[in-house]
Amino acid sequence: MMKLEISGLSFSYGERQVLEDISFGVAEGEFVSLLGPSGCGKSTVLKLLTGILSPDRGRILVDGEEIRGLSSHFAYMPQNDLLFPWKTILDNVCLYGRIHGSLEEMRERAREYFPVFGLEGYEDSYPASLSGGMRQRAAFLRTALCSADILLLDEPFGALDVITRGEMQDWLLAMRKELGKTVVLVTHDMDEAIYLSDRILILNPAPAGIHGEISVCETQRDRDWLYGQGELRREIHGRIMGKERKGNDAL
Ligand SMILES: Nc1ncnc2c1ncn2[C@@H]1O[C@H](COP(=O)(O)OP(=O)(O)OP(=O)(O)O)[C@@H](O)[C@H]1O
Repeated sequence: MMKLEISGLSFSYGERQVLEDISFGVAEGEFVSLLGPSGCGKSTVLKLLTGILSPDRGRILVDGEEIRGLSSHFAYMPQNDLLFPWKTILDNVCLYGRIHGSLEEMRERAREYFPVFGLEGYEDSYPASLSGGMRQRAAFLRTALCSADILLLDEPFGALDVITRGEMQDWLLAMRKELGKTVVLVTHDMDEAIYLSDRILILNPAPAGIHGEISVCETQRDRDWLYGQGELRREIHGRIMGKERKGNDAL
């Protein structure tokens, strides 16, 4: 059974249909990216999963059970870190502790993760004194610590400069096992999708449907491996441009 199953999802903003009959599954612990051109409806898919929006048609199942509205299965991380400037980093990270469990337990657990997330010594600092990458890592720690089993990452590094973004991608790749969560990442960065994902789902322009699917099976990834993925890049680009080949090709 798939951890997450989406079937026949359609959605319109008023008269404007954005998603048409979207269906895909994500296995337990799998990292899946939704890749597509700007405005095709990637973020809308995540908003439907979080329950911020309700689908016109279709079903969302987690562990075989249908989800309607807000669900504790999902933790959502948007592009901007959304840290409260008046709260310390530790208090920001523990924000969901108030929602999902005891705050004291959460603070203790969070402190243990500060070194892993490169935030040691910044527990009592305020967001303004951290770099952009550190703030994103704090937001990521907050998302990862909540009890949700599926992380929904909406362009989490999109607001960062290219060097910090690369560092954060390296860091997320290294953290994947440690997190042990199922992840759905929204991105329009092809290299980010190739570098981080087990599977890439390609969305076509609105009304978006799944236009193609590519598995990335390499387990030993680094930047040199990524730089050598020209053929895969061409394949994805071809599919985005509509020159798709039939089937699901594994790398
Ligand atoms: N609240 C809204 N009301 C009306 N239209 C909206 C609303 N939110 C998004 N849209 C439109 O729906 C389409 C899909 O938006 P969405 O944000 O899901 O796309 P996206 O693929 O995530 O884009 P990007 O990569 O630029 O973030 C866009 O054309 C957008 O303008």
